[in-house]
Amino acid sequence: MQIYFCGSIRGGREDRARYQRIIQLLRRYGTVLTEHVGAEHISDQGGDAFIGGDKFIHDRDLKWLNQADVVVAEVTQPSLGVGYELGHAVAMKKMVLCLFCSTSGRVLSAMVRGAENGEHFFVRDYQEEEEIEKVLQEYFTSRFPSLLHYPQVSASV
Ligand SMILES: O=c1[nH]c(=O)n([C@H]2C[C@H](O)[C@@H](COP(=O)(O)O)O2)cc1CO
Repeated sequence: MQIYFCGSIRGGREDRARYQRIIQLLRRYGTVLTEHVGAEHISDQGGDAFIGGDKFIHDRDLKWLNQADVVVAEVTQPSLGVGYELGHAVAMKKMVLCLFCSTSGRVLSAMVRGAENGEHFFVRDYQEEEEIEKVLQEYFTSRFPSLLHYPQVSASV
């Protein structure tokens, strides 16, 4: 399973360590194509691929998005790039899971929360970071039951 993880970079890096922990949890279910989103050395200046610049980043990420089986986005910290990726993911009819911290004091955009359709696009609120593991487990095992054949997934249920 190929997983595209979205999280804020130039929108602000306040939740970077949380992204890294989510990426770690996602590795149980497949390959995370965008591991750099959690990387400590990437600041809010972004630019994880200096040689090719922004055009390279954009085109590479859209290629990965197209390749992905599922998109998981941490949407608490607002980010234009994440919103753009989500719009493309919907247009590509990808399975999408958005995670939002309801105790953050923020209110999620209606264009994300309102995209929930019970089929392809889901938004899950969590209060404490510790809940994310269970949210991911419920999502992946209910939407992709064949993953239960993998020992690292069945062992966690
Ligand atoms: O350097 C980058 N590398 C990169 O992969 N992205 C992608 C992945 C993230 O999910 C998303 C973050 O967008 P933004 O930088 O607008 O917050 O865009 C964004 C940047 C910087 O905009």
